[in-house]
Amino acid sequence: MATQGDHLSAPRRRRSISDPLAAALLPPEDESPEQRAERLRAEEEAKKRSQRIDQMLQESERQRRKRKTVKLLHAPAAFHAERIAWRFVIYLNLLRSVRRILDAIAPDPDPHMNGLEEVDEFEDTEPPAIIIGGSRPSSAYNNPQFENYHRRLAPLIELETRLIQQLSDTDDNDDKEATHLPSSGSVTWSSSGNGIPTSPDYGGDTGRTLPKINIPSGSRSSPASPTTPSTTSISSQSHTELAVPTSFNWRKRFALGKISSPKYEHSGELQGWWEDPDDPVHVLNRCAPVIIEMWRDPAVKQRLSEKWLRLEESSGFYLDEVERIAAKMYFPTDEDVLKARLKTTGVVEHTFTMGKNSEFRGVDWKIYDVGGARPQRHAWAPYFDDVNAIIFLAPISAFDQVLAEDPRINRLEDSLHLWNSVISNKLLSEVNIILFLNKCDLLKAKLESGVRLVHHMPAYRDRPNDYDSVSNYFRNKFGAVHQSNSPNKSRDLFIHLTSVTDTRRTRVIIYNVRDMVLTGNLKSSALM
Ligand SMILES: Nc1nc2c(ncn2[C@@H]2O[C@H](COP(=O)(O)OP(=O)(O)OP(=O)(O)O)[C@@H](O)[C@H]2O)c(=O)[nH]1
Ligand SMILES: [Mg+2]
Repeated sequence: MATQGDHLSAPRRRRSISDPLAAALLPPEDESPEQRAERLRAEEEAKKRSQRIDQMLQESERQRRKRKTVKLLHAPAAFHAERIAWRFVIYLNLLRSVRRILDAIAPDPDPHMNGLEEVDEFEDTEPPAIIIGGSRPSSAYNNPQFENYHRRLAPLIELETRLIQQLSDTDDNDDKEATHLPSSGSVTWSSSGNGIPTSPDYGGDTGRTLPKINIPSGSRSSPASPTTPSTTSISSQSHTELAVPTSFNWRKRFALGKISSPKYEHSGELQGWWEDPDDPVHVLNRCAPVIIEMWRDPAVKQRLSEKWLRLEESSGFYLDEVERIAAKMYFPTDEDVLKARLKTTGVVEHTFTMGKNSEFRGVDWKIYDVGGARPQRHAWAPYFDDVNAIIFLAPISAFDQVLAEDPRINRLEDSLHLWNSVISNKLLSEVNIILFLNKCDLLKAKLESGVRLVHHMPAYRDRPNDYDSVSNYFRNKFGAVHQSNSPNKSRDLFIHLTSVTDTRRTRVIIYNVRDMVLTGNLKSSALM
């Protein structure tokens, strides 16, 4: 703020000054000594007042900047310091993979054959007709020993139920249903004393039509390509998704069995959950060799590939690391936590402050992690008002998968529609948008394994099916939707091809995003 005192001691000047404001501030020419003294005192007082106001403004600006919160809306894999609490989620992810294998190797349900004997019969006779793609196995070798594995893995039944119970908020709301892993479409662990699931539903694996992608609008369904059959089986069963309502502090409950050291005075030993005979780790640990045996079994592998079940590419895959994960003193690594799949329900808020050494120190970040599943999207709206940036993650590897919540809808098509509604929203027209075309690692693996985009997206025509061409195509598609439908044509759109589980590369991208958001944000508040 400018002060009036700068000219206090200035020599009298003639009134020829052209600036009317400066002229008005000059002392009157016929000023008496008393008047002058009075004027100087008043001016001195005004100067002090002005300085005080300046100080107050500076302080309040400092405080404001200190408190300044940059709000971001995004939906990435959440990352938490409470790694230990993720142990149970990781166990459950692992159990889910086991369940999927058992699903895949289970004998075909036949209303006329109901019992253990029939399984034995299968071994010698006609193999079960649950193979898609028309290639039914021709030898007994192709019949994995379902009953054998099912029986030996039975202790996991009780473990899964127990873990789910611990995840559920027993006192709480309807959402707790979401924490259950329903048995539909999946082997029913506890359904029959003879080891045969009572009524497994394999509908998801056979003859399902796979919707094709239609950009930017329309959701026509058309039959799946014979060469890219049912990866839908993975997602069609994923309504068995594990989720925890955000209202429930599961991390606290999961941080059971805290480690203390030393166990006894001077012993140097650690004491932890592994000493608790009821801890889930013991059952898992005992069953681990069977899980490993099943996963390595060539007959099982063959059955999985016949059913196009690529568990390696699905979320929460830990089957290659069972030995480590089922170890009694297993402590989840950062990477394990990143790989874990836990569906977000509601909106999860994270707040953190920039470190002391950061150029942007003192700035708080508020990050809202929102659930991407369809029933979760209504929860986003209240956050639209006051948000600086949106990080939108579109899993581009999902071009051949369908929504868990509606198997008629292709996942990528759903992402494009959602993308369209976010970028065309008028409330968000001034919001920075950063698009992560995510799961590029999985996209690459999928294309290399021979899955062809054109079979799911006819508009792709005869373009090359390699990673560079496909990812570029998606980049252009998402960019074009923004270009034609955004109410703010001058908004910069930042598109990154990401594999967010690759922390090293993602870190660089996040730093860029951070700087962009902060620079933009601080600029707009005239602080920079
Ligand atoms: N391979 C690979 N896996 C990924 C990548 N990004 C996420 N995942 C995995 O995908 C799974 C799903 O991640 P989540 O963070 O639960 O997905 P989300 O988008 O938050 O889903 P909602 O909570 O339902 O909205 C997890 O198992 C992640 O580890 C990626 O780029 N590559
Ligand atoms: Mg989530």
